Amino acid sequence: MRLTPEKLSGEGDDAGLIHFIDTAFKGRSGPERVGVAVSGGGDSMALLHLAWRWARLADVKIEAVTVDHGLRPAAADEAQMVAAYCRTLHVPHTTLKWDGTTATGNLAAAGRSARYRLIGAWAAERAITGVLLGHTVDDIAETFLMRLARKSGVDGLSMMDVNFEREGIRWARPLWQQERADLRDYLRRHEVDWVDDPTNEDETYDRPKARKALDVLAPLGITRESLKTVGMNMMTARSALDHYAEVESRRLVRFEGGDVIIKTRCVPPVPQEIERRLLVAALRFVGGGAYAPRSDALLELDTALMQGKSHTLAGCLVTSDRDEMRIAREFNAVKGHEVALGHVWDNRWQILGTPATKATVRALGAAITQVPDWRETGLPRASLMASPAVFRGDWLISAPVAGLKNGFDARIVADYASFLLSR
Ligand SMILES: Nc1ncnc2c1ncn2[C@@H]1O[C@H](COP(=O)(O)OP(=O)(O)OP(=O)(O)O)[C@@H](O)[C@H]1O
Repeated sequence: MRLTPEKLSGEGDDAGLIHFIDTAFKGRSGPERVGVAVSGGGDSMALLHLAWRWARLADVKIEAVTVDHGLRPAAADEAQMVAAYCRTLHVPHTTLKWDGTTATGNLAAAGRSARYRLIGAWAAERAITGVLLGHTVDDIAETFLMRLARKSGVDGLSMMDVNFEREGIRWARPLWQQERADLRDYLRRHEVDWVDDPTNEDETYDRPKARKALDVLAPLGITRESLKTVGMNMMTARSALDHYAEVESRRLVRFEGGDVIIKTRCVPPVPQEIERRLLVAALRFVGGGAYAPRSDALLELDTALMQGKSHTLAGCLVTSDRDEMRIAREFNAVKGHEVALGHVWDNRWQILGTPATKATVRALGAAITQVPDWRETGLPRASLMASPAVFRGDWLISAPVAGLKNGFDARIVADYASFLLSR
């Protein structure tokens, strides 16, 4: 917090809003340079204007950024509108372009993660360590209803984090308690223009439907405010589960090579939900997936294991015996992946050793036949085939996990425990 109540009192009715910006990165001293993610819509234009007022009072540098997703013809004009308005405020502005035409699958999700990635890299280049986002209580309530429709559990119904880390920087949503309509009033009072994204009104999309549903639900007392409170209650429940999963992971989880082994028969028994969390974290830690696998995919895995079969899921090979479940990397999922020595391989392995020219790292694969002593490691052949090895062309130099060191070693740079918390 940088501003004193005296300084804020000069801002009249808007003092409260500016205070939210001032305390956005709570609990720690705020970043010295702050980014503002501005789409051109009402919420983020209000955020920009408030951040600009705050920056002048607090003597902090801000910069604005807009991502042009290239998905709507008007997107480029919107970015230009934001740029022009930033010029009037003397706030530096950058437009980042994303070529969404090559994306597959869920376009909205791909666009969102591209946005975080692009803005993260933009911020890092400028020594900006914190970025503000313009989510409002309307976004929180609409997301809640959309998740209800998808039959989400505690995690999905939890309110979005107000402060979080991603792409190596801090993000904050200082307007999470504000209503969209109030921010529109703010903009009108300060004569700031904004653009209304036509997809916000298009009821073929879920979000506009959720927006409309909120009006229908109001007579029942289901409001933005009440859904926010339920979301916060879910958040409290989620952090209790996170805590319990972390405690149980110390009792039930161990690591062998790159594999995660989870004890499945234990006294006292572990609740099914905790076991699910340990498994999902293991699948993401080993397989590198950004999200938890869907619940029906987890069910299929469970059925296969009960029938004594191994099963592949999320880039992992899962096997089990009476007491344990082993989550190993699936060789087929990594066999084409190759990096120069010195780079992180498969999102989590680092090879340590003397730099060697033209050496690359890829999965050991069939070259395991050149490692006579691999059985001494006690690790399954399939796990070792998916482990990192150093090659020069086809010549195997080192397979550290399989026991052929030749001056090299391998270590895991990812942290399993962090996957118990991130989702
Ligand atoms: N194209 C964009 N360029 C820069 N910032 C953006 C852009 N789109 C959204 N943002 C930022 O994200 C905030 C939320 O926007 P919006 O609700 O449209 O995104 P979303 O994809 O639904 O986000 P989430 O899924 O994280 O809720 C905006 O207020 C703004 O700060």
